[in-house]
Amino acid sequence: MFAASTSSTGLPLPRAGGLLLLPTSRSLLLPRHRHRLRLRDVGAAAAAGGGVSGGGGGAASSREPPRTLFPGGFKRPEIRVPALVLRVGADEALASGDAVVAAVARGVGIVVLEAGEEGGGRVYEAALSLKASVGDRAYLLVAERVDVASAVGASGVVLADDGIPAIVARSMMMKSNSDSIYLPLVARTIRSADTARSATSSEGADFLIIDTGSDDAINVMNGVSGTQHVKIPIFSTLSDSQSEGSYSDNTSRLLQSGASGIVMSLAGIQVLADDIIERDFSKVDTAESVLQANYSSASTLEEADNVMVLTREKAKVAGFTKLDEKVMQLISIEKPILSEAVAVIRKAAPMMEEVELLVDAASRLSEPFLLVTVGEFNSGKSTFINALLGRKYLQEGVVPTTNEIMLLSYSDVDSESAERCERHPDGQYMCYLSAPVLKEMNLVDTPGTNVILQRQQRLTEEYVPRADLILFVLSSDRPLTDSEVGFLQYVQQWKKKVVFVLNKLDLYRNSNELEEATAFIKENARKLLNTEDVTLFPVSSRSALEAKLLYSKNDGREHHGEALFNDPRWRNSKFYDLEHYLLSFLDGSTENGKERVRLKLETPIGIADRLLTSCQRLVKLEYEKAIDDLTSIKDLVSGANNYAVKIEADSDSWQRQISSLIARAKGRAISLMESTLQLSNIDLIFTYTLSGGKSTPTKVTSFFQNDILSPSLDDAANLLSEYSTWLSSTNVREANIYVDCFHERWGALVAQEQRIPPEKNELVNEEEKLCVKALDGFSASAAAKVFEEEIREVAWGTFGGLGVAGLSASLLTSVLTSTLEDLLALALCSAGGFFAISNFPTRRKLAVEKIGKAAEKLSSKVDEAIQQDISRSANQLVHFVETVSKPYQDACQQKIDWLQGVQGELSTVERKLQTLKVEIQNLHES
Ligand SMILES: Nc1nc2c(ncn2[C@@H]2O[C@H](COP(=O)(O)OP(=O)(O)OP(=O)(O)O)[C@@H](O)[C@H]2O)c(=O)[nH]1
Repeated sequence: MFAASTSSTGLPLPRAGGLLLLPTSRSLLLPRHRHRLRLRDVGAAAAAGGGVSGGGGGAASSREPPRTLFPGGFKRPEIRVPALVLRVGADEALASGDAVVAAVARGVGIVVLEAGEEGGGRVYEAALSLKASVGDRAYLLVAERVDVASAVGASGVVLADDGIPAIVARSMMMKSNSDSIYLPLVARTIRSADTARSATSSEGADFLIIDTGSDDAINVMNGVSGTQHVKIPIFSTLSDSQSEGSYSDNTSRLLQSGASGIVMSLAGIQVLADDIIERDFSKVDTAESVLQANYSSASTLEEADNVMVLTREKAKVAGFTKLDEKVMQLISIEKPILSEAVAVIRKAAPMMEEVELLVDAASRLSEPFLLVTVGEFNSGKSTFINALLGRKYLQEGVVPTTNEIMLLSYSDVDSESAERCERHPDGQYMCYLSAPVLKEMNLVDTPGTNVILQRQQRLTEEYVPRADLILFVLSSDRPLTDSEVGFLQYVQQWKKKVVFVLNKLDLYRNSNELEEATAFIKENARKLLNTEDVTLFPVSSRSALEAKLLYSKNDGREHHGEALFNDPRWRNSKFYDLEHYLLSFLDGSTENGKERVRLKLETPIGIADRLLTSCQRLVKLEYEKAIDDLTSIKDLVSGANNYAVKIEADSDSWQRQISSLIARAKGRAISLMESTLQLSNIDLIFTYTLSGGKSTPTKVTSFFQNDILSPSLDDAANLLSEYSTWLSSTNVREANIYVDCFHERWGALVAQEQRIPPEKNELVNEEEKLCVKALDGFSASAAAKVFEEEIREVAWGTFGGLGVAGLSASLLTSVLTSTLEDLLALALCSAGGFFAISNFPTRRKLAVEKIGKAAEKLSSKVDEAIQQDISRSANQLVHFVETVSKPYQDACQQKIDWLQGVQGELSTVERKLQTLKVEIQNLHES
């Protein structure tokens, strides 16, 4: 913990100090709750950038699978302070119409839904409605009801002072929304300074809400201010029934007393004038907040960077000074390439949140060297930093002391009073100290990798890629533990230069032990970091610090060089070598000083490299997918051609039914013809012969018409109409399957309006049912007439010229029963007629054949019509599918072309970075 300077300003932070978004955190600030692409989404993401899965010690390794490039995965939402918080009840939320939206538009950053006495259903309804109207423009928190907050996807919960532990609420919400990379916000209401202190335990609430009257709130604020125990922002509730003036006074009073936000009712916010909101909640009155505001509004990397540099200059923050011309030149070459890289990464993977790291690193090119110390808790990181700075700035202890990340940078004013430490709501402390070494080097102290809190793990991990040099502090009593190995693997993915510090050297009893430990660490580090060049310094930070403190002047800044040097504690601490090594980094004339420049210039390139590699994997996967998609779409379209075959097979049974119907009718007609044309029916035959075609239809004809043809024709017509309906509905169903399939599989590619399918009526045009029409020309009465004519033909052709009128029909019929006998009888009756009559069976056969042919003709006409219907339906379907698929095919093709373009851009920028890297490597050799 920050020990010396906190008291100078005191915590919690005063309003002006509560500016949250210093550049460091801003660069990592993400839009609220946007679902962002995580590299896990890239499919092979576990392998992205060399495999994320190996990284992360302690807590990280127990959380699977990795969610981003960072094993810690989760990100803390940022809260802007001073925050204006709206508190609404369920009824009010449901009845408020657009009032809540208006309040958010006026500056409300957090909306708290009070559950009150309402039932769960009502609260859920209200939460849903608030979520819909607030969207991502403000955080929605639900009081008490973790279940409701989870169900509606709220940003978090507000717990009562006697409610469930914050960690339980947070993990309940995380379980129910396992896809989110944002940690849920957990606030707790408090009523006294005591509860404030107990509510701010390490993994406790994100902020506190004092829920008492305004005066009491100020008392509570006073009770907690100036103490180190309350490390999180405190918001104060402003009760209702106040006039505009008193609202205005009270918000100011509360903010001045240290509150980081004000909680108000809807009515209260409505009374609050715009200028008060502007004055109290949008104030940007410090160099850093100006910087923040300007930086946020900058649209390009250069613009943002210029803002950074200009504003920092104004704020007189130390910079990366004494750059020679060549370095300046390289920086000016590097920045546009990095800008290009950022643009192409954003283009290739718009949701890849890690690009912010690159933006940040690029903007810090001209900043002091960033040295990040990592290691397990109790390894002596804080002691090492204190020893380096020559003063006990950081708290040390055998129990974990550094729960938060500390960024130490140089304070422009050369006096202790200017030293200060500000806490950001994302958990990190920004400390401004007057130690000279910080002029050109920023130091970061991180929590122990093995006891790191979930909320800080991601932040610590984000420092790794941004670091110019990583100082890995190992403790002599447990060198290279599992968690250290895990963290080193993560560090290796960013290809960072690591310097090992084997601390607590004094614990070794002899040089053998030290040598053994050194050899062990070096050997493993070589393997883990895939390098021959392992730098390791065995030191005793505690002895070094003690010695330095002993010889430092009261102001803690100067040491009696020689006296210190001769002190055995100092000498035995071997700290000098390490210090010398690090300080040589600050001296541009030394090899290390040159390396510092190289490392600094390479930091953003390293990040860009990794992000570009991930992007390339992502784009390649997308490209392959787009190619697959296009092939699948084309396969589907050509598969539609098989529809004709399929439908033909399916319509087989229909065809068989219709054919057998016609065949049955034909059979019956033929039997009727045969039975009619028997000489035993001589009376009937004579009727035909004699009537000469002028008589009215006989019983046979009407039987043929009414009993055989008409019913068969009706049945056939019904069957064909059913068939036809089946065919069109099958067609429509098939078409729908295609439409649904395209929509389901590739809906995301094509906008709704481009997707409107062609008119499905085309597929069911009733008028064009050929098979139904096939029967149109076939009338039962006409066919019966032909039938009758045929009989008459046969009869007349046989008997017409024989003059058989006198023949006794009755005689013949009574005596003769068979055809053979008929012939014999006729031969007897009329010797001259034998020849004619002998032709009777042939004529009869011809007549029967005619019926058969007529039936077959009808049958094949129907078959033909069915075939035509099938092929027309199939063609229509193919055409339909082609039309429906067109926008999807076009979109796929466009995507393929676009992705090819992006692949080209990624390669180009990567090549430029490689060339630059070579130039940087050669910087000092040339
Ligand atoms: N014997 C010995 N003890 C040391 C040395 N350096 C630090 N310590 C002790 O180790 C303990 C932990 O030191 P810190 O500096 O707080 O360790 P840290 O890594 O910063 O711990 P966290 O902040 O909790 O992560 C303290 O009791 C220190 O006094 C050393 O060189 N020798």
